[in-house]
Amino acid sequence: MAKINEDLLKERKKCSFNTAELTHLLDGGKDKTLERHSREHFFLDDPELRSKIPLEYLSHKEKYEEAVRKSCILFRKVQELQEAGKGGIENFREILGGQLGSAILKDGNPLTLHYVMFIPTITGQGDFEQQAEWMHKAWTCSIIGTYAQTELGHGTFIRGLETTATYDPKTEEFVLNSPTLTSYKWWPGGLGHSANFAIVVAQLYTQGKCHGIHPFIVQLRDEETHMPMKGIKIGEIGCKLGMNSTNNGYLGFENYRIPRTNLLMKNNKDGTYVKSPSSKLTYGTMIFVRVVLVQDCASYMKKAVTIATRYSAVRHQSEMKPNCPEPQIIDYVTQQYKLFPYIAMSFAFQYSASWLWDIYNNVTGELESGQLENLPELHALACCLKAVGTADCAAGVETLRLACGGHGYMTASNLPSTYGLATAMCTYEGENTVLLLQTARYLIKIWQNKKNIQNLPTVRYLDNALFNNRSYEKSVSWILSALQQVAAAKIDLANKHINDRVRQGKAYEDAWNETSIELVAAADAHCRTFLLDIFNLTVNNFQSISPELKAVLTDLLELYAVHTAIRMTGDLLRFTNTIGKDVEALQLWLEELLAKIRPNAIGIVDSFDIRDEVLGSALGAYDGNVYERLFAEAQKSPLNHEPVNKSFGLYLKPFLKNNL
Ligand SMILES: CCCCCCCC/C=C\CCCCCCCCCCCC(=O)SCCNC(=O)CCNC(=O)[C@H](O)C(C)(C)COP(=O)(O)OP(=O)(O)OC[C@H]1O[C@@H](n2cnc3c(N)ncnc32)[C@H](O)[C@@H]1OP(=O)(O)O
Ligand SMILES: Cc1cc2nc3c(=O)[nH]c(=O)nc-3n(C[C@H](O)[C@H](O)[C@H](O)COP(=O)(O)OP(=O)(O)OC[C@H]3O[C@@H](n4cnc5c(N)ncnc54)[C@H](O)[C@@H]3O)c2cc1C
Repeated sequence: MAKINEDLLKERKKCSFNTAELTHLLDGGKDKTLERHSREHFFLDDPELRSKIPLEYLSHKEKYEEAVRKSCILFRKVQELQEAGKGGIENFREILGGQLGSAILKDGNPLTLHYVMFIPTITGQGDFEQQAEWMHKAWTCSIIGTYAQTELGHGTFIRGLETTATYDPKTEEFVLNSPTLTSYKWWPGGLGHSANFAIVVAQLYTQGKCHGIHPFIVQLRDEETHMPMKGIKIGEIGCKLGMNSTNNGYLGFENYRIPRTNLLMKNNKDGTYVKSPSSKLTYGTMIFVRVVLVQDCASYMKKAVTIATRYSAVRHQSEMKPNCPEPQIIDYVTQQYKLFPYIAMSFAFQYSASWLWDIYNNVTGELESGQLENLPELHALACCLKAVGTADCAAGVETLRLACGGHGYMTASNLPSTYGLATAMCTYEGENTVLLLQTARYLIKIWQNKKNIQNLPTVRYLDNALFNNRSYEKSVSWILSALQQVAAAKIDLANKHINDRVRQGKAYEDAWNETSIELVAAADAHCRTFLLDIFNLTVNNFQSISPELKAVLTDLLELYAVHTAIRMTGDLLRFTNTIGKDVEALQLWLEELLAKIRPNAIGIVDSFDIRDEVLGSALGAYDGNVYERLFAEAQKSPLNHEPVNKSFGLYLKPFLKNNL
């Protein structure tokens, strides 16, 4: 084993709690940690899943080919796990999501959509016969599918999609067409050259009448030759900010026929067209992905904060006091302010993701038996957590990258590509502003009619939050009640402004649009109360953990609360009893917490227990040999494989001669 950096050794000695205890707590028990280790060993120690050349030095085409090679091995291994009865959701989460997935396929997996959206859509939208027909093929990967909804012209407004599926009663087929350029499907992952099937979302026409968007199973390519089927125009959309291995594609149809039975029918029981009980049931897969993405936010944040915190303990720079050694940069309070809130935020997102997952499972269970009443609350919560989680995650990864100075800019830090993955989440599966407006729509409805509010756990605080007159106390409970008051006041004000505008004669939709900045802010504030509430409940509910660990978790909870409150200072002053002196007290409390967390910072990120292969970073490895690793990474540049590059003879030499 490599020698461990002296600074990190000292940091690890300072830690006041047992890091293994926290690892087990985060994993959900020691047995779960062991399961995770064995899963990591199974995937990460497979030499076939390593790349010979760093991804960055490959061409676009080579990157894709390498990604397909690895994805196939990865999926074969997933199948092995399933056959061994180890096909649980944790496997899929880690293999497709922020930890193992992004370690093995740093720039995205071209086959992810198969498990994340194709299979869930067949399960969620297909009737019994359709599941019998397709699920075996999909589970065994005899076919590979994607989810083709977004078009060149429309991503957000899915009722405006233009692809048509027109029923032909003579042949009992649907005829798919892309009537315009803007109706071309655009974006689906793996669509370019990987998938041979897709869920295609199209406007359903029967007898000249449009019945709105519906999902269809469509074969795109020949199962043997992989050539596009006749009537299918397909390709890849080109280079992006990140995720350049995901093979996002375009797709057009020219009188392409599919059997009638390829219309997913779970919500349309009859063979003839019958309107489903709620058109929003078609949107179920999107809720599922939004829910799982919140967990991914926690994963990416843990990864980035581990890299930046370890690096900050190893890096020395400047003079704090004259004639003293250069301090570790982690001793600068401004640096702590860049790091520690994101450590705390990782916990907040992990705990909320776990609550959201449970709520999701309860509500989908209810939907199976035709109960729809809790769907709006789930939808509103999933939308705001996805939006706030991904936005904070992307901003956090970028802050953490900047916290690593110049070396954070190197791809060898793995922070740029982590940012590429994180910022994509802000757009896909519902653009964040649009999702916050969905939550706001729900909140305004609840505000206008509070009749059943006590039965709605995520919004019941709104019943009396407006009238909280608590004076400042140095407690999480005070911050929570203040944030709840802010959220309630923002919803109230936005509601008032909509009503005022309507009274002035504006159409409700115009009034809504004119008030939408406030509506987004109200949904954001509501979401932050949920995140803090759940973090607080979770830490308070831990019964059998050591007092040392409880103290650390309490510090992190308080830091999360104070950091959130300080970010919302203006709102606190505007909507609660908070006065200037209280803000000063909050600031002092923040500084006190940074100092308290400082000796445990390395211990906490070590407890995340992220293997070096997952961190993939010269700056963040467990041994802290940052400079040796950066140097070794530089040697991998193809430019360093020869002392003189041919461009010297071709361009530089003649140029230098001309200048003589
Ligand atoms: C199978 C094995 C297990 C697999 C496990 C896998 C685990 C994986 C774990 C981790 C992996 C993570 C890796 C992820 C990698 C992902 C790769 C990329 C994936 C990206 C894919 C995509 O982007 S797909 C495309 C997504 N597109 C969108 O999200 C579009 C956004 N737009 C919309 O959602 C909607 O159109 C809209 C909400 C914006 C508006 O719709 P509409 O105009 O029709 O509605 P209204 O505004 O008029 O509202 C009407 C009414 O309906 C309510 N409503 C809206 N949406 C929903 C919903 N989804 N559910 C319930 N209700 C909804 C709305 O609130 C209104 O209600 P009212 O009562 O009328 O007010
Ligand atoms: C990496 C990546 C992978 C993707 N994978 C898939 C996939 O596998 N399958 C798939 O079908 N799609 C996929 N998508 C598409 C994705 O779902 C859409 O890009 C997303 O839903 C946003 O839609 P849009 O691009 O049309 O943005 P737009 O809706 O055009 O957004 C542009 C701007 O308009 C604003 N805006 C739009 N509507 C409103 C409104 N009603 N109120 C206020 N502001 C509004 C937005 O806030 C935003 O600022 C992917 C996208 C990316 C980036």
